[in-house]
Amino acid sequence: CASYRLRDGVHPLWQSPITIPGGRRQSPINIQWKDSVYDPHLKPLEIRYDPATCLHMWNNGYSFLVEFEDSVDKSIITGGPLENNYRLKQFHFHWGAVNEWGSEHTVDCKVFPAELHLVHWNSCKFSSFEEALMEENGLAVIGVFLKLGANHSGLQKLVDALPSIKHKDALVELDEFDPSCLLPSCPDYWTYAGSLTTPPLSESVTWIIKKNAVEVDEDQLEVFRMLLFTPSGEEEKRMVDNFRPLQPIMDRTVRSSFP
Ligand SMILES: NS(=O)(=O)c1ccco1
Ligand SMILES: [Zn+2]
Repeated sequence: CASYRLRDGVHPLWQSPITIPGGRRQSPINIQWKDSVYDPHLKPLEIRYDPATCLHMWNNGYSFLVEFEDSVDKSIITGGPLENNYRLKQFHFHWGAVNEWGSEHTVDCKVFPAELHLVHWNSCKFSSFEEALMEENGLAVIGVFLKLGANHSGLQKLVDALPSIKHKDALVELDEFDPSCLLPSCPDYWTYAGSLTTPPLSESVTWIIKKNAVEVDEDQLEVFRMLLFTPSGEEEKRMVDNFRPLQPIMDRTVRSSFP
């Protein structure tokens, strides 16, 4: 892919190494479609979200997160490449300063303007997200590419609330929100063993990347770009380009749920 990937440098945003020394399953990666292997044993992914588990949305200084009540198995995913139920903890996005880049994963080196991550933890084996994130197969993250097109009516409800969380640590209550509205209708996905793309970069994630993108319009992305990395009272830094550079695939295989 384009040489925008920093190798073992220091990431501009975190001043920390962007690859974990000795890390052999880091994310994000470029998905080379022709190198992915169709696995007929992969089951359909089952997604059952309860809109009433939605709590609030907040600016954590790197993205904006919508968090869910995760004390019981009310909003879960199962099936697909997963052995157990995984409980929804939060979803967030990564995006660029302009529409030409912004996603974390790429497909045949194609970059999308933004990427949605729905973060789940293995509630059969662990008792909390914090515990699961340190364990192999502790987490499952669904990645959905966003592309420019029609206004996304489901996303608009979140976009309308973004101005109220412009600064780092700002929070706004949300009433019901069903994240299923952010998913493409096509069930096809790729899956591979990877990591968190922000610190602690734990190698505990089963990634499930949807093949089809969902459409959002330019105005909606412009509102994402109005957010700030910085807390109120500090010099304003626009929240843009909050994506990690591509990481080496090493000896991993990406499987597809479709032939
Ligand atoms: N970007 S991501 O989904 O890998 C993530 C979730 C928590 C930390 O990093
Ligand atoms: Zn993410």
